[in-house]
Amino acid sequence: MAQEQWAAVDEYLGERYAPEDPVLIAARRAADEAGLPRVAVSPLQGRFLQVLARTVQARRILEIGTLAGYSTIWLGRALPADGRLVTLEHDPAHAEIARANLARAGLDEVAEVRVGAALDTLPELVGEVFDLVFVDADRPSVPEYFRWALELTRPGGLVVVDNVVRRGAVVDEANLDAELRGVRRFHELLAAEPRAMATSIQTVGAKGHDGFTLALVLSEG
Ligand SMILES: C[S@@+](CC[C@H](N)C(=O)[O-])C[C@H]1O[C@@H](n2cnc3c(N)ncnc32)[C@H](O)[C@@H]1O
Ligand SMILES: [Mg+2]
Repeated sequence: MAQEQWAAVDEYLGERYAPEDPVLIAARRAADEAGLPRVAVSPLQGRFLQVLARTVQARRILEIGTLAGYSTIWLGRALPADGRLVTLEHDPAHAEIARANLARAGLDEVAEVRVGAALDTLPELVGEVFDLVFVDADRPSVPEYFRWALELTRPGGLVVVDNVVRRGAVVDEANLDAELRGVRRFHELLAAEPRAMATSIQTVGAKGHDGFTLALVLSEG
């Protein structure tokens, strides 16, 4: 019952102020038709990413974990015309679908999909500076992605990490699942990180019970 209600509230709010246009609907359909998992952000979460991007006046965004480019479209649309978005994806098939979706969104000049394991492609970005980094790939490597995100984000910029609660399983220390261990290691790392002021917010909605971390990168650690 709770899940049904969360989904109904998501629908009620989403259709009012985060409605999907035909491009977003087509992106979601293309992902479904290719059999991709339904793990993209919801429309309200996409709008949330846009609000954050605009809040930090993002001109350069990095995303780790593209899937079909659904969140990439929301983020790309928050950028100014001369903005830049780099999104990292391990699976070439996902990247191909994402590129088609981004082209349909008119974002192919703005958004670059880089294929490879993110831990291999992140070092290529050394020297670039981002205003916002969205971490949404495999969970075992979240601590490493967060370290990279801190290196690549300007002071005053934001690092957003998705899926950091995992239906509450994050607090079940007996559960030694690799994803959960990665997420717990990330929370420990964050707790000891002087370069960021951070919080984590639990969420419910169409995607169930989960949460995200928001980390503001400080000018001095
Ligand atoms: C949760 S999905 C991303 C969802 C997307 N951000 C959205 O909301 O529309 C995670 C993606 O990360 C990719 N991925 C998994 N391991 C990866 C790795 N080591 N490096 C880069 N991407 C990876 C998966 O193939 C998948 O497409
Ligand atoms: Mg996610």
